[in-house]
Amino acid sequence: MVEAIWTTTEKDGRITVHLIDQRELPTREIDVPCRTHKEMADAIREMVVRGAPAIGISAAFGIALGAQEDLAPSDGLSFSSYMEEVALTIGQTRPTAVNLFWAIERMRPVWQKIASHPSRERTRILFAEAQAIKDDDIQRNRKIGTHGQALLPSKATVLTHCNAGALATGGYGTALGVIRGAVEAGKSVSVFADETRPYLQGARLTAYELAADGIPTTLITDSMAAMVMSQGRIDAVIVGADRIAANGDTANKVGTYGLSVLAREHGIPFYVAAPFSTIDPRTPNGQAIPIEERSAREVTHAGERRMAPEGISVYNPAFDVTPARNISAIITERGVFRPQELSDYLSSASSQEPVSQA
Ligand SMILES: CSC[C@@H](O)[C@@H](O)C(=O)COP(=O)(O)O
Repeated sequence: MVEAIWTTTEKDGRITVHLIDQRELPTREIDVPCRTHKEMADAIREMVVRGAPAIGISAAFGIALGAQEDLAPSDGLSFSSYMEEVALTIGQTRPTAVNLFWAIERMRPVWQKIASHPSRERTRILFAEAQAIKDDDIQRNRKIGTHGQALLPSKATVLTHCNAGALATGGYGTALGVIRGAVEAGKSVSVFADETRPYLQGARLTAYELAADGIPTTLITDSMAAMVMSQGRIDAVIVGADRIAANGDTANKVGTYGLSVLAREHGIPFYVAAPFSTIDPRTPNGQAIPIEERSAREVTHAGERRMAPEGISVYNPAFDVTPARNISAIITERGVFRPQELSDYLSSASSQEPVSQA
C-alpha cells in the first residue's frame, strides 16, 4: 500500500522526512525530502501532503525536524520558546483539519519535558513521538475498518468523496479503511469515486489507491452522484472528515454536504469515518469550524490550462460542513456512534483526547 510519509537516516545520523508528492500522483511518484520545519510547513501548505491525519503526522515530524535544526538553542528555556515558534509556523499552514493542532498539542508536553536534555537526545525523542503518532494512526484506521465494515452488506457499492485513504493518513485510510476492512472480511465491495473538484483528490488519489488494491472502482464527476443514487446503485456513502465538532457537525472536502443531502433524499446511509484525533470537542458546532479558502487558480485552471476568463471572480472554499442531522453514523476506532451519541460521549470525562484550537 502506498505510503504518504516516511523517514530515512543520513550518514551523519540526521533524519530526513520524505513525502510522496500528492500533487503529482497518479502520473509521477516523486519523493519530496524535508530537512527543516519550514520545508515541512511549505509542503503542508502547498498540499504535497494532505488529508487530515496525514497533515497531523507531518506536523509532528515537522516539529521533530525543528528540534534537529542547527538553529535549535541548547539551553532549556530558549529551546522551549524556539519550539513554540516552530509550532506556530507549522500551525499556520492549513486551518481546517484539527489533526494539525491535535498533533502539535501532543508534541508540546514532550518538548517541554525534555527541554534541558542534550540536543541529540531531544531530537531522538521527538522523532520517536512523531513516529508513534503515525503508527498509532494506522492502528486506529484498522479499527475503524473493522467497526465500519460491519455496517455494509455482503455485497455493497459505496460512494466516496475526496481521498480518505492511505495517502491521507499514516496508512490504510479512514473511509477507504472501511472499504478495505469490508474486502478483508470477504465482502464484495465496489466503489464510485467522485472526482472531487477542484483539486481532484478522488480522480487522482482515490482511484489510484483503489486500483492498486484491485478494488473495482468507477470514477464519476461530482455532479453525477445524484444520478447514480437515483438509479439505486449506491448502498452507502462513506467519507472522511477534517474536523468533527462537539455536536457531530462535520467539515470535510467541499461537496460532502451536498452528498449528504442527496443521500438523505434517496434514503442512503451516510457515514463519516474518522479517528478521535479528528474530533474537536472544543468547537461546539460546524459554524465555528474555520474553513480554508484556497487560490482562485485551483478553479480557473486545469493544470497549466486556463478554463475560465481572466479576471472572473472565484470563491474556492476547500471544505464544507455537513450538519449532524444528515449523518447516519460516525465510525471511529472506539466504535460506531450516531452523532448525538458521540456528542453525549464527548461530554463524558472518559472521552478526552488532547485537542488544541486553531
Ligand atoms: C482521512 S482524510 C479526511 C479528509 O481530510 C479528506 O476527506 C479531505 O477533505 C482532505 O482534504 P485535503 O484538502 O485534500 O487535505
